[in-house]
Amino acid sequence: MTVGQIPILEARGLTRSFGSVRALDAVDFEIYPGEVVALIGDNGAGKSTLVKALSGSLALDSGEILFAGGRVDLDSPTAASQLGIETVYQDLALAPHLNPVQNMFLGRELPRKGVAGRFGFLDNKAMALRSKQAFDDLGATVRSLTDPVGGMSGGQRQAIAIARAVAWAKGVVFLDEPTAALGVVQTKNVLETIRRVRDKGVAVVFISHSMPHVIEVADRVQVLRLGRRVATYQAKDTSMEELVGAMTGAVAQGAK
Ligand SMILES: Nc1ncnc2c1ncn2[C@@H]1O[C@H](COP(=O)(O)OP(=O)(O)OP(=O)(O)O)[C@@H](O)[C@H]1O
Repeated sequence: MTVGQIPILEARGLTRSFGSVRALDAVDFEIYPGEVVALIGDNGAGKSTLVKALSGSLALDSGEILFAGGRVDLDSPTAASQLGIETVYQDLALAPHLNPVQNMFLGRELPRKGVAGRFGFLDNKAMALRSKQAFDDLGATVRSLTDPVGGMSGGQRQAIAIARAVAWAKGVVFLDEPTAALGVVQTKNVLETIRRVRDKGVAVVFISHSMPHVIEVADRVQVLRLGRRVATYQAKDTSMEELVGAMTGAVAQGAK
């Protein structure tokens, strides 16, 4: 439970409009260390907009964001990364022509020690070892560390993208519909990965339209509707009917 703990990430009154559409309307959000929170809502409810705002990819009209209790300006994805916040979007943002190791360290390459490093030589061995460790930690079976990821299956690429995010995220990982395009086995693997990430003490926020996955893996569920957070539930105390009711407005607003 979360009593007495400070949220690793908290949002207060986030508001953002696009023209006449109020995508976020004074939304509050919080997630605690080592917690899995599912963000659900119908199409257009504001889920992606909230994730973008909390990962430094979108400017807000108003509201404040706190990281580990201190107010922060997430004015760029780099600012979020520096705090240990990483995001896996649906397009995964992997470079298809690069291999899993190169993707893992893209933009964060390890230089070789000594003079060679100063001349731009990279420590490929160390990067391969650390990548393998990261994949093993999450139970991800990556077919090859040397083939381009563009030729790998959707599930493999998803596993690589999640492992990369988790390797750099010390605080929070956002996963935007991580199981949307996956088969049964791959979905099971991703849900298991989410649990493993949580067990490492990292907080996980995932957007999902799949209520069974939400109930299976989340600790808490936050429901957005028309740009507002309309309910928060402990996953173990709720049901698919209740979640769908909150998403569609069929049940009274409220938070547990
Ligand atoms: N860049 C943008 N320009 C204009 N309108 C936008 C933009 N981004 C989001 N919106 C609008 O804001 C609202 C919330 O969109 P958002 O993508 O956050 O919803 P969502 O809950 O993630 O939906 P979905 O489940 O369909 O992905 C929608 O009405 C959407 O059309």
